[in-house]
Amino acid sequence: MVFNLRWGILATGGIAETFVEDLLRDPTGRGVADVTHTVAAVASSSSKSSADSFVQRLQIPQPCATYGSYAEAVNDASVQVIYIATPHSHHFQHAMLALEAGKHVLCEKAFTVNAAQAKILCETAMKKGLFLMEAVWTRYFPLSIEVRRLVQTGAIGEVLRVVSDLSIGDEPETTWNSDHRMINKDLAGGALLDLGVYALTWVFQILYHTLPRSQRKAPSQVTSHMSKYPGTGADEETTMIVTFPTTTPSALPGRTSHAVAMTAFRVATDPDNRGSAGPSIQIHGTKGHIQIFGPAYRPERYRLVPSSEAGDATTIQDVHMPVPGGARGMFWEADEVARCVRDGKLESESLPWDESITIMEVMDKVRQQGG
Ligand SMILES: NC(=O)C1=CN([C@@H]2O[C@H](COP(=O)(O)OP(=O)(O)OC[C@H]3O[C@@H](n4cnc5c(N)ncnc54)[C@H](OP(=O)(O)O)[C@@H]3O)[C@@H](O)[C@H]2O)C=CC1
Ligand SMILES: O=C1OC[C@@H](O)[C@H](O)[C@H]1O
Repeated sequence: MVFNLRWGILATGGIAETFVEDLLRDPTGRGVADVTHTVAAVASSSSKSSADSFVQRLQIPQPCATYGSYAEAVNDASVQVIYIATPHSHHFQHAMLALEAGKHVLCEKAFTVNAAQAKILCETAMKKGLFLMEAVWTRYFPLSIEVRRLVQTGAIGEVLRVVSDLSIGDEPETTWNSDHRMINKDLAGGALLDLGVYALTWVFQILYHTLPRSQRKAPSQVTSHMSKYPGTGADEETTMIVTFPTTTPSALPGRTSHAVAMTAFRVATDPDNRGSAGPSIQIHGTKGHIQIFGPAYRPERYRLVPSSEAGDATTIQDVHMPVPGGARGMFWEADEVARCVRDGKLESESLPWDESITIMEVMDKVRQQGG
């Protein structure tokens, strides 16, 4: 039996458009046969006509209701789940609006502006028996799932270090107006919340999430460096060292694992867009490395490099896992939402609430350290 999930889209900006384009693709094109998606409503806070032109532009099949306010969309009885695609500054209020109206929620990253807000959202979802998830689409890429499996099955031994970077090589002065959400503090702009969350996603996917749930522990130490963009005061570069307490039944008793997570506007992880500068994520284990290529949010290739004791050059695996059909790759997270709603789950096992909150707590500390 195929389960169809009916979505309400909150906002008509850049990512709402990309997400809906992916949502409208035939799931069989990515080998998915158990869930499908319908866009039941689109809402714009600017005007109903913005919602109308969004529906026309994206050729969203009818019936699809359009609204000039978010409140109307969350109260549409035909909508089951709300996708929130507003700036970070507004995620809390819009997610609350949807939860209070009894709707499940998929909320764009960064989940909220701080951990306190994230906790309230999760408590509300729990109280109301509703599904809630931060839209970290990267987690649902087949490549992410495969890399987590490799780590869990010991393919590179015990992982002691992760180095992760998402830096985009854009000069803020010439790339954005000072009111743009990327650098506008009123919209919770800055590299950390917008991009650093992906660098931390890889850190947490590997050093936290691959452990059994009962053994996952918040970082014991967070140290950071932050540079501010003089034009607005938002952070334009943030580098974090995140240390985790020993959790694994380790061959190296007492050993901690740690990570360096980086994000920046002015310099780029991949300056020539061809991977010449090396991987964006490196996972260092006692028996080898995993290197991940492509932007941290959209990884499409990994290399598994065993250490010389474990193999020789011929055992290096270079694996390409491109997103099918020229899509962005946001449909996998949408499929996860559909399965969770179908199965009556309140949170996704691949990104449970406690993990989103713990990541927010790291970013809270980093922003405090950065002033
Ligand atoms: N997962 C991913 O790959 C990506 C995620 N994102 C995330 O999505 C969110 C939105 O980003 P993006 O789509 O690029 O942003 P845009 O500025 O393109 O769109 C944001 C939309 O939010 C609505 N909105 C509501 N209130 C406000 C407000 N006070 N100021 C500005 N806009 C408002 C507007 O839609 P309307 O007028 O129709 O209500 C606006 O078009 C961010 O949280 C970002 O981190 C962004 C890019 C990629
Ligand atoms: O989530 C994101 O991923 C892609 C980036 O280009 C964008 O700025 C960011 O919001």
